[in-house]
Amino acid sequence: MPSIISSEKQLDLYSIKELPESHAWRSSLDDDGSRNINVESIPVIDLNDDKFAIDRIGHACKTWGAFQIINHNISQRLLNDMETCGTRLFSLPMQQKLKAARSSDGIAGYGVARISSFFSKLMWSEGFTIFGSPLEHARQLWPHNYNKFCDVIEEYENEMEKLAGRLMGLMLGSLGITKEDVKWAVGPRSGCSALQLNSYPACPDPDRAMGLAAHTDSTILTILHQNNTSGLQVFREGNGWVTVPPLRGALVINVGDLLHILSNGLYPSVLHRAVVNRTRHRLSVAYLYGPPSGVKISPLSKLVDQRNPPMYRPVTWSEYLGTKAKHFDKALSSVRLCAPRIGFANSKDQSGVQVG
Ligand SMILES: C=C1C[C@]23C[C@H]1CC[C@H]2[C@@]12CCC[C@@](C)(C(=O)O1)[C@H]2[C@@H]3C(=O)O
Ligand SMILES: O=C(O)CCC(=O)C(=O)O
Ligand SMILES: [Fe+2]
Repeated sequence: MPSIISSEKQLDLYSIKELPESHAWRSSLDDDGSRNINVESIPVIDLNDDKFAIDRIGHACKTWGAFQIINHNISQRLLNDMETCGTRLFSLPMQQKLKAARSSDGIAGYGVARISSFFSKLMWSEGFTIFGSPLEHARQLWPHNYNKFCDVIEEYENEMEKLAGRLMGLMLGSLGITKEDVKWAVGPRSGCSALQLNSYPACPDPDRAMGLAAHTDSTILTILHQNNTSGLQVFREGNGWVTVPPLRGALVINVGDLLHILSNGLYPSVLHRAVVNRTRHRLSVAYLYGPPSGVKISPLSKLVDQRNPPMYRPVTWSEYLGTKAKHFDKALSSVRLCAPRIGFANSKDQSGVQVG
């Protein structure tokens, strides 16, 4: 059942000619540093580069919490097919999309970003979340023609799962952790990821609007595909908001809160957001990779000792998603056990930039 809240909140942004007050986040004179084009951007890492990829990934996780990858073996054909699926979905008439609306207590379906309830202004975007089989929602969207969508989603999820496993191996490997240290990472997995399609219509007043508000992902890692329109920005201490330029065929990798916990804060999750654009429609697809359900995530034993006690208590993915839905930017600190040691490299915790 479409929830009343999401259908009321979901304006048809494609037809609006002037930014409504409900969507005005800031004054166009605000300067948050994100127009600073001289700043370096997140690293681009070639996965074929056997010799250096692992160290570069470790360094990127420590210093940025994000990087782009090339030579990842996901075909351009599949990335294009996924993009086409997203475009087809968001081009449907609003009343059709609302047939697949996310219920107020659910995860999957069409609607405004889940974190919208924490903000007084609305975001200039719409989203569709796939968690488990997309079949039922696809049938509601295209009663006679849902197969193509489901086939592409299935293929995309399968390919992304393989890539995410490989990336997790590299990220943990750069910390000296092997797959044998993380038992649940080996062997078959089921239903441990979500797919988020985001659409950002062209916006009449982009400087005052917000596509997707600043957040960290409640994942181990996220693999993001953006179409050729920029909008994604990551926050970096000392630099402020840094734009991640779209590179054809490249994928953006974000460190999520669960890797932050697993690494005992060595790889902090990255604060990021999406801004919008006056002339171009932007589409992004996020593969949100988590641990198998039931598995408790806690700082890896190899990374803790007397001088480095575990900083977070064990949580399952579903517990953490619930915590995030309730506490949003305080979710990470709400599972925290102790204050960081003086001099410990996790400045976000004290900076007032929010996040755990
Ligand atoms: C598996 C996930 C991760 C979710 C919740 C659930 C499905 C939708 C994901 C997102 C996607 C958009 C940003 C975010 C912050 C949101 O509002 O919905 C994400 C959230 C999270 O990372 O917490
Ligand atoms: O659209 C983007 O670039 C960001 C999307 C995102 O952060 C998310 O889906 O979690
Ligand atoms: Fe995100």
